[in-house]
Amino acid sequence: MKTLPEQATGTAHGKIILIGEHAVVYGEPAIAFPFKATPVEVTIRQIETAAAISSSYYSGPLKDAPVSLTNITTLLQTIGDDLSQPTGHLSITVTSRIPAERGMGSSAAVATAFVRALFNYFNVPLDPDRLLYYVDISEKIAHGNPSGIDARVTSSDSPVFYQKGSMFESLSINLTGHLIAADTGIKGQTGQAVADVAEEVAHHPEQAMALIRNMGVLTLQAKEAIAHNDPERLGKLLTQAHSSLKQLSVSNTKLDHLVETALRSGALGAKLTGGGRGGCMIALAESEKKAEVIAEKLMEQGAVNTWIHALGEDKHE
Ligand SMILES: C[C@@](O)(CCO)CC(=O)[O-]
Repeated sequence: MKTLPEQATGTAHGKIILIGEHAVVYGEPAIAFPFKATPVEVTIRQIETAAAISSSYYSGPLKDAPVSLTNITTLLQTIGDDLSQPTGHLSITVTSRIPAERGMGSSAAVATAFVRALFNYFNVPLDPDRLLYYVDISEKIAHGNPSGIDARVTSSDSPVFYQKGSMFESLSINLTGHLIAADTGIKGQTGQAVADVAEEVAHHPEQAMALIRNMGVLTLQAKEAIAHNDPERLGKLLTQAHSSLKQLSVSNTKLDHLVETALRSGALGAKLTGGGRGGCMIALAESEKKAEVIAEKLMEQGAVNTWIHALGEDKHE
């Protein structure tokens, strides 16, 4: 019998969808990149008492954990069964800098770090497909009908061009310009927003699918703009994507206000990012200095937090 280590950890990070959210659920491409400014770490240890979890949501015995942690309890059970390992006396500690329910991939990142930690703990090799298989189980519980993009990006070191079920390409984003991400402070409702888009598609298939296909075209054009280092063009495409997302009903007043604020403050483009209905928006600025000015305006106009990210740092390693 293998002796188990005292403790083991797993890590992951947040993600930002540059363009293509929601449309990606319908098979259109999307571009997203790992957001390393928001890391997450999960530590597993053996304890005497029954399995327990410590996280910003809830700390206590796992059996009393709230519904929002069902993805983690299900994963623990499933992986324990699959690996024929006992999980009844494990303590799980989640430390995350990703704001929860803000469209930054918190649920996928926690699941990724958790699966990695468990496999490390049981000293079983974990290949990327197996990791994605487990994170997908978790994401189905958290969001209902995930495209898989969050799972892919929160476990990837490179930006990705992603198309559900068919392709995944590591991208180099070597673009002049800085991206500002701003948190509305309102919990996003990814699961609900995805379900509402499905309703739109069911009731108004022509209009909804036209918007979705158009977002796919915008994503392909964005990929070209990135390849040609054309931030002005990329900015315009981002703003157009926001308009489509708004027509699909996944924006809200605060997101629209912050998008308008960014554009009025000189951003090259702006849009919501992730599931919408709250959560975060992004804006593209031509320089770091400009990004700082825009970030300040966004804070003045109600954002609760901002991050600035140099797009030239997103290389495919
Ligand atoms: C809204 C969505 O496109 C992105 C959520 O981060 C849902 C998904 O792709 O699973």
